[in-house]
Amino acid sequence: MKKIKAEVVVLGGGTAGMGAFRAARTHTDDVYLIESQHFGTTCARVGCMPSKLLIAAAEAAHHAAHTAPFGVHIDGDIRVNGAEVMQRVKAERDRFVGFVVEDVHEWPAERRIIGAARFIDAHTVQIDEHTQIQAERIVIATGSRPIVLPQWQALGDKLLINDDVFAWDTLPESVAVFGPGVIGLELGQALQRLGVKVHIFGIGGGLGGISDPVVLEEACALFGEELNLHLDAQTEVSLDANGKVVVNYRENGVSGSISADYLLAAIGRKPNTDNIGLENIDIARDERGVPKAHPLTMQTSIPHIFIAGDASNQLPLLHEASDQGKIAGENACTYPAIKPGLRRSLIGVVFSDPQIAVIGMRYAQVRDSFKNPACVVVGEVSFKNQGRSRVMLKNRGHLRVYAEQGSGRFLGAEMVGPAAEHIAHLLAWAHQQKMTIQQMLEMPFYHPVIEEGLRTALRDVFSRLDLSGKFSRDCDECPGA
Ligand SMILES: Cc1cc2nc3c(=O)[nH]c(=O)nc-3n(C[C@H](O)[C@H](O)[C@H](O)COP(=O)(O)OP(=O)(O)OC[C@H]3O[C@@H](n4cnc5c(N)ncnc54)[C@H](O)[C@@H]3O)c2cc1C
Ligand SMILES: NC(=O)c1ccc[n+]([C@@H]2O[C@H](COP(=O)([O-])OP(=O)(O)OC[C@H]3O[C@@H](n4cnc5c(N)ncnc54)[C@H](O)[C@@H]3O)[C@@H](O)[C@H]2O)c1
Repeated sequence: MKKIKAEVVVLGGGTAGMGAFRAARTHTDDVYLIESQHFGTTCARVGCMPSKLLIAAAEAAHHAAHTAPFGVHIDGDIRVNGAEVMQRVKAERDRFVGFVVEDVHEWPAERRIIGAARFIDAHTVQIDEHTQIQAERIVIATGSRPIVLPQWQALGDKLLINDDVFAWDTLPESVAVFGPGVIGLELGQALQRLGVKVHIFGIGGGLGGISDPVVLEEACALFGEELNLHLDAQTEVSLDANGKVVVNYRENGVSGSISADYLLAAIGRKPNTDNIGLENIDIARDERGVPKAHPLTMQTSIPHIFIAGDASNQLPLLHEASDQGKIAGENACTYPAIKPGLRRSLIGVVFSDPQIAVIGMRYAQVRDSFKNPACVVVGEVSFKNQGRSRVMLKNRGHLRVYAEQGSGRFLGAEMVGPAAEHIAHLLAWAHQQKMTIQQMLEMPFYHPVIEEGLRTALRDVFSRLDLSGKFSRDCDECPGA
């Protein structure tokens, strides 16, 4: 066993780990990066990028099939060639992965070690059976993996996770997607639009991570027009004699059965912290067994151990992994003189069509944070008659904006609708700047644009605000009033 002493060691070579390693190297050369499988990151290899590539192909097919209302007719069949779709997805994906790997190769080879790392004690990690590193400070950035129910194991190679989809050489005929969250909706809709027969199964009635009941109802109606959604179903899964996955389900008192080539597991992800020897260190953990960490410093209860990215069980999003990695890497180097890092306002986008977005405080957080519902004002807009959206036949969806009564401070928003990825950015920037609804309405709006829909929602909130000072006088339950 090779034994090494180091200032800092980073466990996990994904986005957060690379961010931590890069930040650490601005302070010291005595840092190691450990990766158990491949460099290239989940985002580029099997996450953000290949999923968006598949969605881009699906959008092309969908647009081609929906030109007639504009008076534009494509005569003949619209043919999706599954092999060509997957060829482009994989070729472009490999290009993105290549850039990441190029970055990694610029770092000294002896500082990158391949193998699964686990704690032996609070200062020592062992990599497979070949190396032990005794480090002054440690960053955990081991990412997450899909949750797979034990009863699905009997499906053998008919059980898929997102990684498997992006290894396909062509498209299958049918898929049963379990989990109508972000991954299930993005991949399920894309596959359906590419001609794959898709059924999506959920529990509890949720869809795309939406917490606002009005937005959720609209989203269920919109996506229900196109997708076979079973959002609150009891299910039983088995394999039939032909090797097909059979899903027997019961929903709203009605029973049904479908068969599919594969079951795609998309019921959430589990931080990779259950297999890194945490039992050997006395670290405070949350209800999922994940080390607790301060969200501004990423420091755990063991002061010289930091955590970042999906492993931290905070916000499993790419930009968060990147920010957290940088903070953890910096603080691991400057410890004990650690500093709070920049954490930004929440922005989450689901790349479905229409897109879904959550910004700042979600509806559920607003509801839980304000004891008195009168302290919150909600404004909204339906995109049904929104000018530019209608011009483009994108006039579907709903936006709800939350503000604090009395102060008019913008709290957050949820939406399903056109250009949500762009509207979400405007709103997230306004949220981070702690703007009021009045200040947001003072910003320029061009004509005719989809953002005019946002202005309608902001005007709606504004019309409901009481700026007379009554709330700051009479309501001590409104925190900022
Ligand atoms: C299908 C899909 C689509 C997504 N789309 C988006 C999107 O559009 N936008 C967005 O913001 N986010 C998206 N995400 C989420 C985003 O990809 C993740 O939040 C982000 O990649 C997490 O980065 P990370 O560094 O924490 O983890 P990773 O990039 O997974 O890195 C963790 C690394 O640690 C390694 N590792 C694990 N255990 C050990 C160990 N014991 N020792 C050493 N190394 C170990 C792993 O092999 C891995 O390389 C998507 C995710 C998926 C799955
Ligand atoms: N566009 C993006 O930013 C993007 C895209 C993909 C993934 N991600 C990240 O990856 C994370 C994980 O995505 P995900 O879709 O796996 O998780 P998720 O938490 O978004 O959704 C999981 C869904 O599965 C449902 N579910 C739970 N148990 C179930 C069961 N037994 N049967 C059927 N349904 C069940 C849940 O109710 C929920 O609707 C997301 O939270 C997100 O942060 C982001």
